[in-house]
Amino acid sequence: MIAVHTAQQVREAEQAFFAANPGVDLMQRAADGLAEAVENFLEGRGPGVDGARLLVAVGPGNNGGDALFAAARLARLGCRVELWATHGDAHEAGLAEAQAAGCQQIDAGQATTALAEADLLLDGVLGIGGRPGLDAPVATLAREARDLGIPVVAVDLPSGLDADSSTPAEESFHATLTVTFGALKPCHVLQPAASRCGEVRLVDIGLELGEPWALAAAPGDIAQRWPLPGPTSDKYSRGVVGIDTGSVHYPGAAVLGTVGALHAGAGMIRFCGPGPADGLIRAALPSVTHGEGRVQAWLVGSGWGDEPGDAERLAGRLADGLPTVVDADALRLLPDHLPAGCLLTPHAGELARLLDVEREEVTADPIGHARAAADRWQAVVLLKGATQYVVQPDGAVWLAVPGPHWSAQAGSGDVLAGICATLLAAGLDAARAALLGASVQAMAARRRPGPYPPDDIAREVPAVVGGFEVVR
Ligand SMILES: NC(=O)C1=CN([C@@H]2O[C@H](COP(=O)(O)OP(=O)(O)OC[C@H]3O[C@@H](n4cnc5c(N)ncnc54)[C@H](O)[C@@H]3O)[C@@H](O)[C@H]2O)[C@@H](O)CC1
Ligand SMILES: Nc1ncnc2c1ncn2[C@@H]1O[C@H](COP(=O)(O)OP(=O)(O)O)[C@@H](O)[C@H]1O
Ligand SMILES: [K+]
Repeated sequence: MIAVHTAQQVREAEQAFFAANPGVDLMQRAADGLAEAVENFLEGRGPGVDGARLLVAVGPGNNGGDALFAAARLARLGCRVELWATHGDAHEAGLAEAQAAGCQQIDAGQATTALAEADLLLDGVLGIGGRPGLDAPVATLAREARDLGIPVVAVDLPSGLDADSSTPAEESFHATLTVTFGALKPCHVLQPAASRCGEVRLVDIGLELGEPWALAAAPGDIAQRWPLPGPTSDKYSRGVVGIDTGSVHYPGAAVLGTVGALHAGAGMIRFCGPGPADGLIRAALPSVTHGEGRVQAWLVGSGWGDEPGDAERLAGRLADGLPTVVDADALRLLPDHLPAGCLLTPHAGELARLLDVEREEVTADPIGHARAAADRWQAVVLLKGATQYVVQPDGAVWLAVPGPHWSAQAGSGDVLAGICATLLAAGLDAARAALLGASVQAMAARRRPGPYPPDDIAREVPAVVGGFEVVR
């Protein structure tokens, strides 16, 4: 799992570092890592370092300092470097060093001309001290770089973003590569802000960071944690999933959830939903059994619509006291108390309705709202979207492996709920079931980029899970 820390946590670690190591200049470590990353970038994608033309946009703070010391190193390696101090002031020692290395200082007007000839724009305008958004001349440069297709390497984060937020300001740089120091910050991993960062490279500058703000999963984390069958496994020990989903109007949701549960490796599925879906599932999925019986976890809510008796339908399933995936329409009917180990799977609109707030409030502070719901219902919340947040009642946050944006389609959530129900039935706690379920669906979708229907993506899940056995 990759640790993510807030700007404040990084600042505190920096202060602790300075107190313990008074003689060490962290900016030089950052500049070393940055210069090396730019060198690799130029070697890998461009003209190489010698003779490469760099435009360096330098802000008033330490982010500009990092950029200036890195620019000096790159100039000494043969780059032709032009510097634009975007706010007049620039880090004094850094500027002196860059000028001594042969970097040329230019003004705003000259920056536009320099940009057109540049192999790369180094964005050292603002870092973790930046307020979101850009002043007009800098915003113009950022826009021109996009229009001209000039690659941007961002120092720490693309200027204009708020380090701690998922929501990007309207104006910011769009980086091809972001070189960050000490720790990943929220903007590097949370969509849509993360899409402004490009590839993110972390430079270790020796900071000792405490408890992370969140942990982000990588594919290898999912491979290590996925429950695999062994020699003593049978269908019951692998987990029996009870599915009570679908309705007269929405039978497809029940089929999709059942397809998801089956392809994630359920030991057995008992489908207990109403008529039309029951018939479809009998025809399409012969291994699914029908009717009541012992199960280890329930899946409810997908495709229920809004029918009289839904509250009783939910109460009946929760009365078993089993871990339950509560999805979609059942989220509107939540009682005050849920059995231990439940998983709620709202998207932003459903979470807003659950908390009686506007959808925009949830998208502005997804984690705050997911935490509020997790605390109120003492259940794990999987907040779905381009970033999938797994939030526990104690406030801990995990981020699932991200998937392609093609997944934003009706039915993906139904499949996901089915996958999570299989993992709950296999005995995983709700947080692990959510993290693994959301991640494996994303990994399956990555294998098949393009607009495939959600059931086709579910059919890729076995190949992903099969690969976990090889890894382990
Ligand atoms: N904290 C750390 O551990 C380290 C920080 N380093 C660098 O230092 C950076 C943080 O430096 P600073 O705290 O000086 O902050 P920044 O360099 O991000 O910017 C602060 C300055 O910009 C001004 N400013 C903020 N938002 C603005 C806006 N929207 N438009 C115009 N001006 C704006 C502020 O008034 C302040 O003068 C990091 O991002 C990183 O690049 C590295 O040198 C290594 C270690
Ligand atoms: N922009 C996006 N990029 C990647 N995945 C997304 C994006 N938007 C939504 N998703 C994923 O697609 C699925 C959609 O779920 P949901 O909205 O509940 O669909 P439905 O209820 O119609 O099945 C979720 O797994 C969600 O995380
Ligand atoms: K920057």
